[in-house]
Amino acid sequence: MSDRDQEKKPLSLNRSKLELSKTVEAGQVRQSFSHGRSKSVTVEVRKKRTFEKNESGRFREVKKDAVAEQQQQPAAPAPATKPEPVAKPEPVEDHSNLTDSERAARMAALKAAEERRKQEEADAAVRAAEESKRKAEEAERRKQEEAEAAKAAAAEAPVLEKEAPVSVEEVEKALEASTTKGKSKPKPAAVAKKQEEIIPGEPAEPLVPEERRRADPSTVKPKSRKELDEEEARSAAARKRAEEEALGRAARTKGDEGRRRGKLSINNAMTGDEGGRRRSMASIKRQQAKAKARMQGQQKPKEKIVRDVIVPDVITVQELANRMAERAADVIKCLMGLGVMATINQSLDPDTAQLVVEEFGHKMKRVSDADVEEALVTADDNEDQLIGRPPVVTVMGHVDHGKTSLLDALRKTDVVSGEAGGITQHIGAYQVTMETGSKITFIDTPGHAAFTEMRSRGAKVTDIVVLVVAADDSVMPQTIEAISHAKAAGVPMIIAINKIDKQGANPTKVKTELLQHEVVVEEMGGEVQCIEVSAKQGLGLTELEEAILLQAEVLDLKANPARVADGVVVEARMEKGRGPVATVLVQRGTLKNGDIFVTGAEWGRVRALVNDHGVRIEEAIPGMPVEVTGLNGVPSAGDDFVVVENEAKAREISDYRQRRIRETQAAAMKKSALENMFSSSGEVKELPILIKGDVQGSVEALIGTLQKLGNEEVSVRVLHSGVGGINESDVTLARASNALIIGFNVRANQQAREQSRRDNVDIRYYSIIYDVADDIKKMLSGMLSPEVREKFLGYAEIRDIFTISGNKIAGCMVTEGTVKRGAGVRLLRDNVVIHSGELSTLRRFKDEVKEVREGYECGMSFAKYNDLQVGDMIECFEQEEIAVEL
Ligand SMILES: Nc1nc2c(ncn2[C@@H]2O[C@H](COP(=O)(O)OP(=O)(O)OP(=O)(O)O)[C@@H](O)[C@H]2O)c(=O)[nH]1
Repeated sequence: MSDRDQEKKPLSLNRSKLELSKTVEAGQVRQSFSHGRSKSVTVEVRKKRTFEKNESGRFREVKKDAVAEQQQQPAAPAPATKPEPVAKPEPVEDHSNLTDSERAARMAALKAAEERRKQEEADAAVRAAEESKRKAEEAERRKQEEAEAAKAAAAEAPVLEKEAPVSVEEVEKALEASTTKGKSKPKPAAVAKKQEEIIPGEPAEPLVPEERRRADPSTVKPKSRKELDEEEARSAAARKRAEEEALGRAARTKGDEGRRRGKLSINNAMTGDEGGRRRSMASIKRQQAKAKARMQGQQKPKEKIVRDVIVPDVITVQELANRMAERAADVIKCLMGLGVMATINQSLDPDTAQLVVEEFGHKMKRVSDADVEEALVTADDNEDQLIGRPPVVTVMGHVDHGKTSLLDALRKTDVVSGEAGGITQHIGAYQVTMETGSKITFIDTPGHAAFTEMRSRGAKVTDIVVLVVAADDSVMPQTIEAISHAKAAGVPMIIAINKIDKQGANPTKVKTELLQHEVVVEEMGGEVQCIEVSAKQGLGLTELEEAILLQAEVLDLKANPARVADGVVVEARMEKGRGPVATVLVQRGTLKNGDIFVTGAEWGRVRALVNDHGVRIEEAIPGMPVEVTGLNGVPSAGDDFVVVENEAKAREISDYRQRRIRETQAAAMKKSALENMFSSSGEVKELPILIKGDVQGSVEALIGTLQKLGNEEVSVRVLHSGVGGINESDVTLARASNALIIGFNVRANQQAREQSRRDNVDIRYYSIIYDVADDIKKMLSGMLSPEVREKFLGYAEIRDIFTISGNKIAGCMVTEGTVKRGAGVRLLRDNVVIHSGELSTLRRFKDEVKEVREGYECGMSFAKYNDLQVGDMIECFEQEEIAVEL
């Protein structure tokens, strides 16, 4: 089909040819989303707005209908005075084979040419000729238009006549009609808009026929390559100008856009840069939050918060940083500034920690690790809250004198056990209720070993000691030991002379022999009660109990049951099916089921309370022995048992104690037994000693010699003395009292040796009394603070200063005495001490020397000190410790 044939058809039918730049106006584009997703979407231009300049020079929107109307106007007979250019009759040209961009380029090129022409017209000489020519052309065109209009009216046909000249308005009208059916076709309004974009500020007017003619490729004469390039360049320049103008317009609404930029909308999220990954929604939200915070001024630099930093005895860098709420890296940096190279897990001493804390501007509150135990210390009870409690009794005595028999006999005197119907349980302690209703608690483990073992743990469980002496055997070594143990603990004794039923029983002999050991019974004018009993026959048991109660009355044993409980562990074991079980003797308060407690290095919650009759009870009052389950571990006999407010506290104390045990064990490995002894001797410098000798005479001689040693500051305290080898009981007593054992011509038995090694008890053997006295004297001297004296060595004057690899070396002249390497030095400037430290270098010429005497020159440098000046004096001195002798 030829072009002519096409032109015959109505434009509305010629859709395919009239479609312009379909790919731009309508089509599909690929959108990318976050996480690499993409999607094809159809883009359509549905509406375009057109603006034109009105008479007042302002822009106003041109409605599509108005444009069509305006375009139709020339078709009607135009008034004679109308100045509008009239389209020159032109054959209808086919533009459909041009892409939109080509058309735009061409129009831009044409416009540029028009502008150029206008500039040429500006030339005054040519303008007149041009003007007249144009007028003639216009007149000609008008004539033709009028003729065409008349022809069209006569034909009354909406379609274009074959080869009939068609006005531009008619063409555009036809285009308009056709594009209403095909949306992708460019509309006149769109054309006008494009014109406006190219020449901003000018009203969008239809192209004049001349321009149309030039734009039409069929009417434009073929251009050379150079011309085309030039046109292209011009059109590019025009496009750029149009863009700049558009930007200028955009700038007017910049504020709005700036606000909208951060706004999240579906469009924002869906559109954007093609290709590449998008920002996630979360990222956009974060950005918005930040922008909002900035606007609200929340990003202001934070004010420094000064904290009260609690620093214990030892703290790691990390922990210190946490407590200050600072970064650990900053703390390490600060430490480097202080000359301490530390890692994050390194422990700091409180002094260094204080420097760091102050460096960061915080306040330091120093606490001791032991402060965690403060929770266990409770205020003393008021006198009116106290009520009487049963006495706690321990039975001691020599082997086979009948301790166990007596304890069993006393247990049988309990009036409640029969009534309760319970089975007697050996839980380490039991309580006897007398007919009078009075109660006595007995520790079920006889012998002084257990007693002292508990005492060595700091537990004061026993109120009264019942010393059992067999009437037929009288005072024996363990009887004497028991007396020593009771005296060392400061616990009153009651003598129970047992086996009086036996043939040959001689109680008087017992009483007399006891006198030798400073135990004076009442019959002999003393204060110690003495009861004659027979465990086997149950004689004198009530009298013994009454004596105990009398003693308790003297002691005025009272406790407050209305408070949180504490007590002492009497016995503890691991029991199958029950776990750790401890027999606790409640000393104060009332222990209840569910109470949380700490005992030794263990903690727990009371699961069940069982009394000595095997009966489950709900609570235990002071003086009552009770079996407790619900512990986390097995404590030791003599450990304290304290109810605490909560589990966290219990854990904290338990952790602290376990740590302390580990540390003590580690420290004990390093320290000698003797050092341990001195260190814990406290303010009262007393050297506790146990003496064991081969004969009584030598033991007494030793005691007399040693007690004469000492002065008002230090003294010897003989805890126990006896004849015979050193046994486990001696070691136990020495350990409990942190004492030294002296064996005079005797040795320790195997068990005692092992125990002494295990318990770190020092045993010393002698055979000459003078040696004992000499050694003890030295020990006592060691307990006195050594005297530190300073010895002046000499003076040196700094005459010159040299700097060698950053260190200052003072060129000196020794003006008095001698100067020694390794000695202490003071730097004096104008007789004022400005530094005190040590010499790091002492040289004569290039050689290191030990000392330099008066009148000689030398080079000296200070350890870790460089502020030396010519004229300074160096004072050299030595410090010596002089042990104070008795
Ligand atoms: N005749 C008589 N014998 C007694 C009396 N008390 C205890 N015995 C006997 O003395 C012996 C030792 O008694 P225990 O009760 O085992 O003595 P102990 O002090 O507990 O002994 P150890 O547990 O070895 O320290 C036993 O055979 C008892 O029968 C008593 O009052 N009269």
